[in-house]
Amino acid sequence: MAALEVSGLSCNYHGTAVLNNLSLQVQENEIMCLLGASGCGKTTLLKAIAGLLPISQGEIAIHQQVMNAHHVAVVPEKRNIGMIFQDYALFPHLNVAQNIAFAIQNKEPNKRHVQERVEEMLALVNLSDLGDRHPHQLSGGQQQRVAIARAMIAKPQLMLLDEPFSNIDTQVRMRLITEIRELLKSQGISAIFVTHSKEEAFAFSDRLALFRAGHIEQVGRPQTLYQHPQSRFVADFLGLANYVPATVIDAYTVLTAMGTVRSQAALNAQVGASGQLMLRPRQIQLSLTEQGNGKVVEQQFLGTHSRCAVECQGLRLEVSTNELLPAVSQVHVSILPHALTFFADSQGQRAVA
Ligand SMILES: Nc1ncnc2c1ncn2[C@@H]1O[C@H](COP(=O)(O)OP(=O)(O)OP(=O)(O)O)[C@@H](O)[C@H]1O
Repeated sequence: MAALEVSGLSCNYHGTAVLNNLSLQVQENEIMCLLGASGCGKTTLLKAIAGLLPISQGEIAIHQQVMNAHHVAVVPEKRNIGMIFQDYALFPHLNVAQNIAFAIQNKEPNKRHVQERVEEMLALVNLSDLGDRHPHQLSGGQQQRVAIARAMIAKPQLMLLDEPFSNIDTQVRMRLITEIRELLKSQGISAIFVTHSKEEAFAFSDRLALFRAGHIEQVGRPQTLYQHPQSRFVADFLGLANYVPATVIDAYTVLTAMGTVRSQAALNAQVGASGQLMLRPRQIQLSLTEQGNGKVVEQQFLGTHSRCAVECQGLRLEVSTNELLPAVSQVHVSILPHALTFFADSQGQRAVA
């Protein structure tokens, strides 16, 4: 069963269309990331799902219950949604325990039960000792964990997270991402998470939807979008890509200036089609040899790997290497075996599986 189903959704602000016929499904216990440049409509979609924005067309259903459709608009508080924001949105005058209790104290008359639930939530987010502190006495990561506990105490069916890690310093961010991901998974909560950061999207989501100007360009597993983008827009948004002019010579092979390259999956392009072979920096291999077809022209040590620029047959290629190579090296450039990604000139889209 889908936790969320958005079908043919359009939204506008004062007559200007922001979302245009957008459809998206989030499965039970799945974390979906909405990734895209500033202003492309990610927050607008979250607001529409939360019921904070009227829709002009389409349908939104949560666990098969229609929330928005023609003549139907369920109010936000009846949608059973938890929301987490970039700025935590905690009440400054309440302590941590009171902030967490806030979401249920008006619905739950039994004070003892409220206290037990707060203690449970504090333990879940590893803040059991900090219930008496006020938000200003906590770090950004701790404040965001309070916000998560406050959202979870009401047992939401769906959690919406709007750039929740943007204010967290980079040292703590990856740890918090792992922690919150595990928490959502262990509690069986489906979530939609908005970010501009591809690193956060890769680390936090099961699937990601890449936005472009009010529509979704491609949706799928992060690895699939990274390795098999359907358009150059997706390829470039998700990381550095080299483009090598190529011509398809049979169902599995393309011809480039570096010679023929064989794909591990059948090409879905016409024989004779010309276009661009997309290669990620890790898909190119360099071996030191004086008779090599390439020359190293630039290098940068980046800690976990090194970035190396190579000139080969008139092309400049970006390659990721484990170690720095000797300066001004002659190298042999080869392409590691993989299912090739090829964008035919005629389509501007991926034509090779
Ligand atoms: N209340 C509003 N009134 C008018 N236009 C708005 C309003 N809120 C957002 N917009 C416009 O709608 C478009 C989409 O905004 P939205 O906030 O959904 O983008 P976003 O992808 O979440 O951006 P960001 O990553 O910067 O938060 C933008 O062009 C924005 O200027």
